[in-house]
Amino acid sequence: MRTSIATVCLSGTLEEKMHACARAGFDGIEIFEQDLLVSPQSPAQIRALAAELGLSLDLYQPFRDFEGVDEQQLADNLYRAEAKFMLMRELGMDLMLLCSNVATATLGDDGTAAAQLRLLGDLAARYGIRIAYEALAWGRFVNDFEHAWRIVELADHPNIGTCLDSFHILSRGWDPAGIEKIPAEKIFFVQLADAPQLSMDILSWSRHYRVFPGEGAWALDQFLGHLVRGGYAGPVSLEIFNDVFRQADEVRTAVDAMRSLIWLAERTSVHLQETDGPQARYPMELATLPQVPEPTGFNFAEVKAEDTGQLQTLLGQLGFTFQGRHRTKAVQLWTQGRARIIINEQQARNQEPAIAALGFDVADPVRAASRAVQLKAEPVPRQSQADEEVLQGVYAPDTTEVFFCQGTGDGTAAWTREFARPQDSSAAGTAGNTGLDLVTQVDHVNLAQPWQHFDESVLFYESTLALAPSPSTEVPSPVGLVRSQVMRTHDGAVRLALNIAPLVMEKPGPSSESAYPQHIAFACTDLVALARRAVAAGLEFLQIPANYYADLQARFRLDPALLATLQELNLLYDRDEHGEFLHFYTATVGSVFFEVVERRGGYNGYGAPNAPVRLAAQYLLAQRSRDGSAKIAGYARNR
Ligand SMILES: O=C(O)c1ccc(O)c(O)c1
Ligand SMILES: [Mg+2]
Repeated sequence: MRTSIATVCLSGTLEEKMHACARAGFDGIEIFEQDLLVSPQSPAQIRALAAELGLSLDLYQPFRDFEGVDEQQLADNLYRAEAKFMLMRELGMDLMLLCSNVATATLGDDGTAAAQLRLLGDLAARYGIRIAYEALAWGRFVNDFEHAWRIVELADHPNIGTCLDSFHILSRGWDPAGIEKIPAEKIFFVQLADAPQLSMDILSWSRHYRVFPGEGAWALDQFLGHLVRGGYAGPVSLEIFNDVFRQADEVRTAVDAMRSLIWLAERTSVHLQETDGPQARYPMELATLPQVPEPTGFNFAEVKAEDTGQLQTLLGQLGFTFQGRHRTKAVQLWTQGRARIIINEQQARNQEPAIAALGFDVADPVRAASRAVQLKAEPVPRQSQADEEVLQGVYAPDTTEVFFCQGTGDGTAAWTREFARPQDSSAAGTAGNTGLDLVTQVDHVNLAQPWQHFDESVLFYESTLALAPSPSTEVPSPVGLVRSQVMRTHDGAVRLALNIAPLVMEKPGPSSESAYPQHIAFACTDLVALARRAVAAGLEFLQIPANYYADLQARFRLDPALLATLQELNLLYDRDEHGEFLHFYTATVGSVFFEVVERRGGYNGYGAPNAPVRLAAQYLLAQRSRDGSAKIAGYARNR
């Protein structure tokens, strides 16, 4: 598959965009006219840069409002076209996109449009240029790809073909199966865009909300499947108008874009094998990736901190056992049930406690890491001694390190042998667990996402780790809405909640690091017992207001004894048709806090109605600690 991308997808100058596209591995680009118009580079210089970077200049676009016009307008349009053809010659380009007329068309009959396209084709032929006619979803007379194709067919000119853009086809609900009826050689170009399912006018949807394939709601594997089956073998290009990508770092966006195409090629290949059988062959080659099943659980979560005291205290109060320090590294291991928390003090100078890494149990760590790297994830450099387990990992878009660990049926992990409890275990500064393990495993992890990398993160976790997105929600907080997206395995063994914090919570400065606290939630078998034990151990719970409990009672008519216990212990409660959910939150240290949950019956959620209560309570706590100048990061508004 030849890959291409429109310069409109990225931020920066035309030169910066071209460098980013080449670095991400694209074969070619579409030059968006606006990017050229504002560039100080001459067309010859752009052409030379493209050659130097090894990028083909695939498509010049857009040329607008040409067909369906009166004679005078047609003459002006041909004059305008010829100027662009001369420019394209300087650029060394031979394909121009023509959008269906949205503004100046007064004549809606296909015969007129075709005749005018034929004239354009004659003129283009003199410059060795071909025209790809695209139906915009909001075209005046032509808004349907099959209609655009009928006009191209009528024009019957070797220099006139069509351009298919998935956005214009899928946004209007046209059936893409019709693509297979168009002769492949008359499809001069293909643009792919995905989009979230929104109900708004199509033009606004198209100009602001397109996303890369796999980041939206559409089955682009089926869309591309129709093209491949129909014999198309030309470039597959991305044309994504998106307000966030236009502001984000273009180098990263280009990698995100490339990842989306690599993953799409794989999914399309799988889809075609399923529909046409493994023997089917097509002119377009689709590369595949090592297949990996879903992870079967969290292997560990790692918190990095310079000062580990508060973390140790918290874990001890929650019933965790200190398992000792690593043989060679300044790293501690704390466990309870199958939950393993690593506290990493290495390279942690001035580091407030923060979630730094997550380990996932997978069937084949080498294969999973190889897949992630083929999807352009950056490997985490790790030094390990000869006799240590080698952990393979990559950076997620939010810089969390994601490690692929060997899953075992009995829930053990080989690397824990590298930890040894010191003779005098009080050296860790905490007595730790004395009673029964009530925590069984990590239930979910909640990570803050930089606002400009949210779609990228969803694509990353889905394509590399096979986690599926649940419907996203928005949680009100005192400083704005928090968008929350759960990524999970079908059985719930791994659940990752990705949150975009309101802008006010982003830390100032060049890093997009967020002050929004992240958390690790542990599953337990008896929340009330665990909470009582934690109270006795002196745990600081997040305080829940009385108003919350009054509302609980109104909604659920709880047994008064249960309600009293919930309120006494600052526990939260939720219920759905499958079961019940009890949970509590600890105070925050650095940017980390812990949650403990008890799922009763088949409850499958996360206590969504309680999330605003949590955010408001944390806001108040952070405000108070700031007033008292205590050094607890929360997310108080920066005033
Ligand atoms: O929004 C537009 O005007 C526009 C322009 C060119 C395209 O290829 C397209 O899909 C949309
Ligand atoms: Mg388009």
